[in-house]
Amino acid sequence: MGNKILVTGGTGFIGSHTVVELYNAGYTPVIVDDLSNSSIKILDQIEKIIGNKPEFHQFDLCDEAKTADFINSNPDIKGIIHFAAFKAVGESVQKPLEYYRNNFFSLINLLTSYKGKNINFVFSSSCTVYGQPDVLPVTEEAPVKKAESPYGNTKQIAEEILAETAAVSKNYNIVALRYFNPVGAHKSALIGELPIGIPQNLIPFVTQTAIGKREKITVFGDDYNTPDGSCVRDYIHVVDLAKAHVAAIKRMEEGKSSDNYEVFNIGTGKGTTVLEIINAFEKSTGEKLNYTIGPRRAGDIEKVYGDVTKSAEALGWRAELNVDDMMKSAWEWEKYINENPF
Ligand SMILES: NC(=O)c1ccc[n+]([C@@H]2O[C@H](COP(=O)([O-])OP(=O)(O)OC[C@H]3O[C@@H](n4cnc5c(N)ncnc54)[C@H](O)[C@@H]3O)[C@@H](O)[C@H]2O)c1
Ligand SMILES: O=c1ccn([C@@H]2O[C@H](COP(=O)(O)OP(=O)(O)O[C@H]3O[C@H](CO)[C@H](O)[C@H](O)[C@H]3O)[C@@H](O)[C@H]2O)c(=O)[nH]1
Repeated sequence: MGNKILVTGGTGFIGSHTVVELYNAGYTPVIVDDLSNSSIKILDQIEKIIGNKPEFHQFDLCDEAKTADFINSNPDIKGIIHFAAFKAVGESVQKPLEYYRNNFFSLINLLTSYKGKNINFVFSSSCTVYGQPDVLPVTEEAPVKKAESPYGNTKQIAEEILAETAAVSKNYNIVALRYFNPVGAHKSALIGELPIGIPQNLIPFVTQTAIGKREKITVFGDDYNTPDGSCVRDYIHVVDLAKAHVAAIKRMEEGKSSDNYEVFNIGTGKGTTVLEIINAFEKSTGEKLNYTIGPRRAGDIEKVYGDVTKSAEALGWRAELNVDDMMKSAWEWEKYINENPF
């Protein structure tokens, strides 16, 4: 097997799909996760897909000594994909310190543990750093806008920490991927997004409504300056997103980086409205969705979608799956997890 890649947060939504794609690309993924927002059962699910149970270590990356000990005793790890973080925007407003603590301590502990060593590092950032961009599609050069939440702020400051660290530590090769809206699930329907409680994001709310867990879905506003009045996002299939991480690791391994800190947009480059998502869901699954139009949600961005030229050119990566693939796979996963709850 190929190089060992540490996947922090590897039992989570994006991490689990990335573990599968790393394996498919010939790498040996090693997972660290404290299971604060995921289930140990994901390991069995991954095994069903790839035929192997990945190496797994359960601990909190905020624990400096444990993190250092793990890194020092695993010198064969050649790259890190750092997903582990808290990610709920609303919760971060209520619990800012928990968010700053978890998202920064884990990142700083990892970087500190690699002091003086060579490492390829991929960081999960977000298009949230752009706020409402002035120009669409938004490029990586667009200004970073003041964060709307402590969560968004952790991504912005983390990018600064990474850029400043890379500037003085040439042994670090760092790529920050700015994800647009990750949705969908693996085609096997064995892994997918597992929101705890009432989903805050559109697609899990759609699938939970269709299956009867929620009575109806509310479209947050239809009076925006968009083709049908509902908000526009750049939805990206989680499997395409997972593959972008593999491409980022490869770029660094092959010494192709133009700088030891690079930033890439990871989306499809295409904007889709909320109402188009609802139509696509109904059409591709044959399920009828009970929805109403409601007021705008506070803090929502009107429209955002990414310019993905840079990632296509530098990473040789492009999203291959469309909105129908996203809806179908999310629906198959919803049915699976409803029948086989963890
Ligand atoms: N899902 C999105 O919409 C989205 C969008 C942009 C960026 N991101 C970022 O991508 C990353 C992954 O997101 P996800 O949707 O897979 O989230 P997730 O919650 O499903 O996965 C994160 C995983 O990290 C683990 N974790 C959290 N803190 C930890 C710690 N201190 N030590 C060890 N493990 C820890 C959790 O248990 C979980 O399994 C996050 O950094 C998130 O902020 C997500
Ligand atoms: O029940 C719902 C849920 C969502 N929406 C709409 O669906 C769109 C997508 O909403 P999500 O909450 O799924 O995604 P956001 O784009 O609002 O937020 C996501 O993208 C942000 C960056 O813009 C942050 O990264 C954040 O972490 C991540 O969840 C928005 O227009 C929202 O108003 C509804 O109409 N009804």
